[in-house]
Amino acid sequence: MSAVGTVRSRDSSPMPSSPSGTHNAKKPRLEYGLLAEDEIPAALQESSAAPDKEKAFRKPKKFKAPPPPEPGSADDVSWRDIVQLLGQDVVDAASASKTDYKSPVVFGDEFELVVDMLSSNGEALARLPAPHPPWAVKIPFALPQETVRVKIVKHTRMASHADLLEIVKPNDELRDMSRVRCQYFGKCAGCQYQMLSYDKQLEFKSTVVEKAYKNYSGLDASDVAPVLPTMASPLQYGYRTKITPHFDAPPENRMRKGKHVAKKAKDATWELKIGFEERGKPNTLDIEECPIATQCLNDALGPAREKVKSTIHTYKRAATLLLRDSLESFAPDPVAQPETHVCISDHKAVVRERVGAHIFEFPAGSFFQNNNAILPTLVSYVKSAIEDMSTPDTRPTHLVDAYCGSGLFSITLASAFEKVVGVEIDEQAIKAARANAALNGLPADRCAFTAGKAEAIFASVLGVFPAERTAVVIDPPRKGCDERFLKQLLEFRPATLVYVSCNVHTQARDVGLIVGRTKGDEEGRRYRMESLRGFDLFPQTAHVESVAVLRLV
Ligand SMILES: C[S@@+](CC[C@H](N)C(=O)[O-])C[C@H]1O[C@@H](n2cnc3c(N)ncnc32)[C@H](O)[C@@H]1O
Repeated sequence: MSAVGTVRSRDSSPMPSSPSGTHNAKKPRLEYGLLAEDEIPAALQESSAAPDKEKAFRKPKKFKAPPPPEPGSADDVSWRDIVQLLGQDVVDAASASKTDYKSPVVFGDEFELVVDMLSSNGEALARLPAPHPPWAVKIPFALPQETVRVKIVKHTRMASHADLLEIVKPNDELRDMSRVRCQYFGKCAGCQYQMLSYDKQLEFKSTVVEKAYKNYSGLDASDVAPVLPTMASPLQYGYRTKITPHFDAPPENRMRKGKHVAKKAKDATWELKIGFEERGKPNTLDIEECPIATQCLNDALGPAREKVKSTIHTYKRAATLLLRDSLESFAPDPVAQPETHVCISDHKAVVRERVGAHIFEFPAGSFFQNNNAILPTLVSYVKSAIEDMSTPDTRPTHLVDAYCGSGLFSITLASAFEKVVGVEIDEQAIKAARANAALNGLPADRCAFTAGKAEAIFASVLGVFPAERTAVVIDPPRKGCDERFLKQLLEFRPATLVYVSCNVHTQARDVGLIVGRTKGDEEGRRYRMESLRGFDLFPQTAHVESVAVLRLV
């Protein structure tokens, strides 16, 4: 689908045309995406309206491209989508001619475009219409095939970012604004998909998983397991058990590096805003409710905001509130006696959560999954993935839970194993994991936990856990596993791997490495991808978790 060619200028003054075919009476704001002001290519600066005499004689600084984004990061994922949209040959040609950072449009230009695709980060991508050279435009809150009017606000490599001004022709098959439950949708950076049906959201997320393995695994398509439909969250609103609204200190109080910066920061128009990031802007959006958060957190948000308002004069720096949904206490029989939810805001206080028949306590400041409603489905999926395909003779008897947090997988899966060991870098989380094992009736000689880097666990299981009867659950942070962990994992070579990830792109990279490095090995020593599936821990957002199961063949 190509972009339509209507190019409208917001300015009708009879000025000579800029290279974009539009012209701005105002000098464009000098904010060039990732680039600092003095790094903006001279060619772009020339497109500003009134040439500054003094500047015209200044020798333009040599443009230096910023370093490439971290592989698997949001910027890198977005870049791969831009390459997909424009074509590798087009990008290669632009890089060779050093025009990949030369935007053919300027800040403030307005266009009418047709959206080509949805990127994995949830923003829409369109191409600039001819006669512009190939160039992408990133548009928030727009959907494929929609005709939209946008305004250019920022540039990156081969793409400009735009604000969505108007949906000229909506895609009625996808968009239904009556589905939107949040008054801040379209401004808040938190959600991207409230206008979509839930089935469509799940479908888009399956595509993200598929694309991640195409772009990051380095595997042939035949070595990648088919992507199973994304597992739905039982709750599509009111599911988030943790929110962290933030706010700035009053300008007259602000301190930086121990010094008052109040004079510089004095701003009569300043208003206290307590909330989340505004989409595409370095601002905080004032938020009074968040429909994806649990009722308990929404009930607590009002009083928490009032408290900040009444004490704001005491703040010297920006701050973040922590609101975490917790059970007040565990009822002996939660069916007969419903449990009360309370909001915890002290990082060191204990949060209580129930996952199926298991109970967990952990410090509010430590990691725990943020969608309690889907956790029973997630852990039982991981459990049956480990057991499936196993005959009684080969069924895993030992479990290693790498990056175990406060013991979610170790404890919920322990009944299926003779021995379980978890490893985690956060000592507070390990303390909690040990206490959780005891809370759930698991003795330390059956379910043990070690504080340290994930790779440290292999020294203690090597020769103790039978590799051919061991399953390893891997659930690292967004950056994925490091080389040392993967190397030791392959030396140990457990029969089954279940890789749970909050970043499917780094998961694809790591799984590609595991499968690729063992491909030439003898029978019984090669990892094959058995299944791959997205899990929707964050409905209404573009985020997807992913579970990949690998088995030795
Ligand atoms: C996505 S969380 C998963 C936690 C747990 N599996 C759960 O579901 O609750 C990743 C965990 O890895 C831990 N972590 C980060 N880097 C680590 C490392 N190098 N070695 C061990 N644990 C690490 C973090 O503290 C965090 O608890």
